Amino acid sequence: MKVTVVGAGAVGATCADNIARAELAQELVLLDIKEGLAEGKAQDMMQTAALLGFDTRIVGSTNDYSKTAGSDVVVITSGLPRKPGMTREELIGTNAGIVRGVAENILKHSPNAIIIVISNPMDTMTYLALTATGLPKNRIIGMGGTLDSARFKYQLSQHLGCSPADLNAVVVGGHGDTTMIPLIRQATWNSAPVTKFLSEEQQKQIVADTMVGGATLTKLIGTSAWYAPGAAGAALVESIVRDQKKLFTCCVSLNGEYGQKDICLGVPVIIGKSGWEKIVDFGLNADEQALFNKSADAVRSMNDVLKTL
Ligand SMILES: NC(=O)c1ccc[n+]([C@@H]2O[C@H](COP(=O)([O-])OP(=O)(O)OC[C@H]3O[C@@H](n4cnc5c(N)ncnc54)[C@H](O)[C@@H]3O)[C@@H](O)[C@H]2O)c1
Ligand SMILES: O=C(O)C[C@H](O)C(=O)O
Repeated sequence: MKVTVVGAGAVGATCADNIARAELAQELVLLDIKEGLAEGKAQDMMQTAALLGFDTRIVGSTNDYSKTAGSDVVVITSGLPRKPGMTREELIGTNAGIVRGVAENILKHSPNAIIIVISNPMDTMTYLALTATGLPKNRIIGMGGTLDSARFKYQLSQHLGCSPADLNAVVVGGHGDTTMIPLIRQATWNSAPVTKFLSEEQQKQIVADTMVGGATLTKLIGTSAWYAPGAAGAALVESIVRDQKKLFTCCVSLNGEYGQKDICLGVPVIIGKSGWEKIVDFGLNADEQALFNKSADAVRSMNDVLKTL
């Protein structure tokens, strides 16, 4: 397997590190536009191979897409991160141009690749990658809900005093401070509904803290997060290259599913060797569906901004 990660910044390098350590690829290409950055980080990571004992060969490239040729999976992390006080949506002006150019270059050199989009605003960047490449919809996957669901489990685990690994909990909808929908009614601790163990007030707090999870970290760190985002990107790569058929919330093109079409939005999907293989219907109730529709309206208005750029 050959995997490329575009963007050797905080998220891209962390994602690549996770991919290498888990030996998800024989060859891993790290590409960045900044002279020397990807080569340097690739060498640094390769020098951990003797210590950690992995076999993945990591190659760095300053914007030379010929090195990425024939990739099976490409992860796009290139673009500006937000600063404290900003929304992800404010990044659209710069990041749309970056993601469009990267997607076109990837298509030229790896026409059969499955593309995972991480750059923000992720739902709109995923829609852009889909429309700019014209690739089959199952090969374009936006990573946001996978991370948001991990953060939801973290928040739940703090209140329940339990292991996040014992929780099943998903966040659907957009990857925005106000557009994501943590489905607390459907979350379970092993098979018991978490709502049995939490007061109404705790439930509201968990949902609110999950929704601003990225903003909270951005305020603390001064730029946005990378450990969990990088690990979430690598988890999707693993499910593809090992054909694990794991269920993750990902941003995918909807054609009537969850009551929406002509939009990419976060829903539970099976991830395997063909990309996202199936959308799973979690049966939203009327309140959850209303939130999902509101989220779709907000993402659609960001997608409309693309036409003005
Ligand atoms: N979807 C998510 O869940 C999620 C999570 C975390 C971060 N993000 C987003 O991921 C992006 C990257 O975040 P980061 O913290 O790694 O930022 P960063 O600044 O550390 O890294 C971004 C890298 O992209 C590179 N780059 C810029 N233009 C490029 C181009 N045309 N081609 C190749 N490389 C290019 C830069 O040189 C830089 O090294 C941001 O947009 C951020 O908002 C999304
Ligand atoms: O918060 C951000 O801007 C980065 C990312 O989308 C995240 O959720 O960590």
